[in-house]
Amino acid sequence: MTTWWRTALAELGKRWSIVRILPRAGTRLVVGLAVINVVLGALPVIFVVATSNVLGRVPEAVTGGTDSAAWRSLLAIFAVAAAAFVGQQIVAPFQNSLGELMARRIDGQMFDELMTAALRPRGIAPLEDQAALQDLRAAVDEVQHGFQSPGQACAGLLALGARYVQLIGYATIIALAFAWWAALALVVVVLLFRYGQRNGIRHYSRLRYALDGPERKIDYLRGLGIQPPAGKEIRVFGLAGWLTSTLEQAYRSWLAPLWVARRRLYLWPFFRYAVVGLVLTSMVFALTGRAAAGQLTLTGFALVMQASLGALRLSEFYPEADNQIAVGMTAYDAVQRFAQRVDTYPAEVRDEVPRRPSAAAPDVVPDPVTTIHFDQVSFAYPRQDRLVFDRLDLTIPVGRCTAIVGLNGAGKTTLVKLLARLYEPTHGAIRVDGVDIRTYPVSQWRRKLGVIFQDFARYEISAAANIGYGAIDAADDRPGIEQAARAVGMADDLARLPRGLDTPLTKQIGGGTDLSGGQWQRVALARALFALRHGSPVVVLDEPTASLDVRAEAQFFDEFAELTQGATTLLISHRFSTVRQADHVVVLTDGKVAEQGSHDELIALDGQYARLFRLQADRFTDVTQPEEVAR
Ligand SMILES: Nc1ncnc2c1ncn2[C@@H]1O[C@H](COP(=O)(O)OP(=O)(O)OP(=O)(O)O)[C@@H](O)[C@H]1O
Repeated sequence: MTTWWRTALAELGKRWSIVRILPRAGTRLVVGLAVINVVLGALPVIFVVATSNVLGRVPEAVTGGTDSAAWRSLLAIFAVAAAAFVGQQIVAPFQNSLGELMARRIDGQMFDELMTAALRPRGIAPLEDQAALQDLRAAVDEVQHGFQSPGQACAGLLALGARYVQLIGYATIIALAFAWWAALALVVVVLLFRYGQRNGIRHYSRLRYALDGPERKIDYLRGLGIQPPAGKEIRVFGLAGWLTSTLEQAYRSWLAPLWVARRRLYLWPFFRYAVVGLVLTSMVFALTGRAAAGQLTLTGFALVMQASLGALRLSEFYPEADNQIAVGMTAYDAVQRFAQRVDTYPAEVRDEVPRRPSAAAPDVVPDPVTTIHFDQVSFAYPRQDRLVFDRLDLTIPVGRCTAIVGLNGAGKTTLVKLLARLYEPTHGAIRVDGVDIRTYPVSQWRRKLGVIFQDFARYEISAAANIGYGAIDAADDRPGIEQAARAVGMADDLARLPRGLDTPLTKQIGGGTDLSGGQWQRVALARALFALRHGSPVVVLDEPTASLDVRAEAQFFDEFAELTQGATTLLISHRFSTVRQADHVVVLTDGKVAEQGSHDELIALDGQYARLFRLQADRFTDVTQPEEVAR
């Protein structure tokens, strides 16, 4: 099959995809808008017919006088022309607003589809995959802003209907009033223009998508200039000059290929098609002029001229709709690709139905009784060769506090992601009292966990909800929320806010406020404690005290020990003042457990833990002795 045919078939496929999403706007709206577009296509044709007739009847009406039948017929046909003109002005706004409504309805559903796809995976892999994120961002940008979105593509497709009705109308006028070959020639010229431009638009929209990386860089750099955190550093480090020149460079490297493409895709084809079009049009006009001398009446001449000019002007309008369709469908493709990627992601946690490796496995996840065991667990991130864990064998004692220590990149956060089943091990299993956690439905297992990640969420909602989201079913347990806030030393800070616990924690909302980094961390810790109170016996805190001052850290551990009594807690920290609070310490190195034991045992072992501990403590030796710091 030739490339030409393949392109044509692909194009038809695209049109078909749009037709398939049209019903999402609702049958009545689609039919209504289609009718409006047909009417809007027909009215200019009626106008041309009526005004040409007005022109043709003027001589006879003038001769006959205002009482003559010719004058009355002139007025009648003039009324038709006026009605066609006024009709266009009345109907056109409906086309716009209904088109907008259609776009919003379809884009709204598209966004829901995108959200569903983003939330569907049980694991987090697609949201950490660069390619999937590119599709997600491209789709979200277009769908959210609704400028050239799938919904606009649908409205654009229906708007094309108006253009075709017009073109057919003009061609029919020319064929009836003059000659079929002139009608055919004009149709060919218009479609030729359209074909040339549409191809260019399609390629251009693909190129824009391919240049997503450089465009993101520009967005990122522009964002730096207006965001407070970077804004501070830009001023302190004098980075303003660097920012403007980098932004300029980024613009240039993004625009250079676009300029080349624009010339290649728009300018040269435009000249080519313009020359062919002009030659053909001139021939039609020349032949029409010749024939008109003997054959055409004044009405016929006006009909042919107006219809020809009207048809030629259409080639200006087609690109509008074509552009909407091309870019809008690129966004639709991105939505589809993202949804497919989510479904086909390798080693994904998709399984909500429990797998049963052992007939003895209970139906409901029991509270862990003795151990959580990483049994020969190996793991590499999808599409990565490097193993983060290589047959990791680690036992976390239930009902006690375990700290995980290791250098940056040792795999501490990855360990938590595996425990929370955001990823699945590529080999081995995580067992609770001997049972593989994959035996249970993901959601049931997760209900046993209260996890606060290093990059915990800062919800732009009330302080109470920020804590209550640790156990959404119990989010209205006000005393529980207050107790959690007290436990992390935030009760007074939150009470002082304008609306106390009901104050939105964002300045984006009127009456809202923002918190300091340490205060935010304490709110996140309160969330984990609230989860614990409501039946999550395993609490995992990734760098829980990184932003806490010494007093807050000490206070936190006083309360924490009491509140988490009997619970299984996992602390990941680089702070040895935090780590030594744990009953059991595990040192991770190169994907394996290098050392484990109590703080005192590991100090006595004088291995990696002791070295790291001394390194941190040495920084205080001018003030006091390491042992004192540690205590
Ligand atoms: N989503 C991801 N995709 C690919 N590789 C990843 C991903 N997340 C982490 N890694 C890699 O996995 C390794 C372990 O990362 P992890 O975040 O678990 O380390 P960590 O011990 O928590 O580090 P830190 O102390 O800096 O927080 C690192 O080499 C990191 O680059």
